[in-house]
Amino acid sequence: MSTTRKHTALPKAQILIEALPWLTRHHGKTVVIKFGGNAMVDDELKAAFAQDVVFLRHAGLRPVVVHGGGPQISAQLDKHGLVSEFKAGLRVTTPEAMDVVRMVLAGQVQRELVGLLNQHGPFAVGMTGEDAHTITATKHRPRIEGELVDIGRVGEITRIDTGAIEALLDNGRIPVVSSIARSEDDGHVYNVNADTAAAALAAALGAETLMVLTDVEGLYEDWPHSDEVISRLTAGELEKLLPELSSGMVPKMEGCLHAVRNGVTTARVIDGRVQHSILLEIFTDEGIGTMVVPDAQGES
Ligand SMILES: Nc1ncnc2c1ncn2[C@@H]1O[C@H](COP(=O)(O)OP(=O)(O)O)[C@@H](O)[C@H]1O
Ligand SMILES: CC(=O)N[C@@H](CCC(=O)OP(=O)(O)O)C(=O)O
Repeated sequence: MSTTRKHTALPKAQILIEALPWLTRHHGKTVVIKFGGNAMVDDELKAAFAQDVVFLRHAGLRPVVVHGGGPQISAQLDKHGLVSEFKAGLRVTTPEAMDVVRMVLAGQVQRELVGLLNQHGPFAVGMTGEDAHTITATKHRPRIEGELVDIGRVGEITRIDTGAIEALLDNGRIPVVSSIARSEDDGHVYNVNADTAAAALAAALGAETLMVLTDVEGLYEDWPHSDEVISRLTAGELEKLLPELSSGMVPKMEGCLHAVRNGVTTARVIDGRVQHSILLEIFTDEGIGTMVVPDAQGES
């Protein structure tokens, strides 16, 4: 009897032991996890996401969650008879749409994630970028085909104040941040793409890792014609690729570039539809998805 128990226990112990070098390496490090609206596919996945994040916290990392909610916003706008239009990968946000964006992100998606995380203990605290001046923005005017375009209440981040997030982390909490910014100059609130917000926070926090969970395996080399995932690329290689990217991948990969060019050690885009993808990525050698690393010294 005891012999059998010993044998069956071994593989489980081995899994734990394999995690040891990763536990040592990541201990005390900040990791910013962006949970995309498209990756929030079902309740099981969302529950597994919450387990993973709480696991990181217990393993001695400092996780910060930044969530999206693009599809959820579009569904709610639709119910209000408002159309969803995107330009340069960003939602054209009228003042009426902004009310819906804020309601869905801060009142619905963030509340759900906070609730799921807090099933495991008193950890998650929800906030938006407006709180404690965490994210300040000015009106963003993207350039499309050479022309400056007005896309409404979309913010370009001008400043990050990490004070509130750091205080929560120091207190053992898990901040859950909605990508809404306070205005620097006109008293409005602004809609910020969640990838952009996550990347800016990762850089300002001096995070070790930015992890972006989405609904594809990673960055495809020749999307939509092939599903060959680029597993690793340097900042310089990514910079050259950026003009060829489209739709949702633009803010995601621009964010990864910004993060690694501003002190973050690695930025990863991984498949949020795979259960426990965060744990696999952080604690095993099986790197999944796309990893962006800073340029080697002397390279740009
Ligand atoms: N090169 C590419 N590789 C992978 N996905 C791409 C690429 N270019 C565009 N996409 C699109 O980007 C989408 C992910 O971005 P987005 O819809 O904004 O997701 P999220 O809600 O996770 O932020 C993918 O589902 C895919 O349709
Ligand atoms: C300006 C802008 O486009 N904001 C996004 C904010 C939410 C988001 O980024 O959600 P995902 O990560 O799920 O795409 C939007 O309104 O859809």
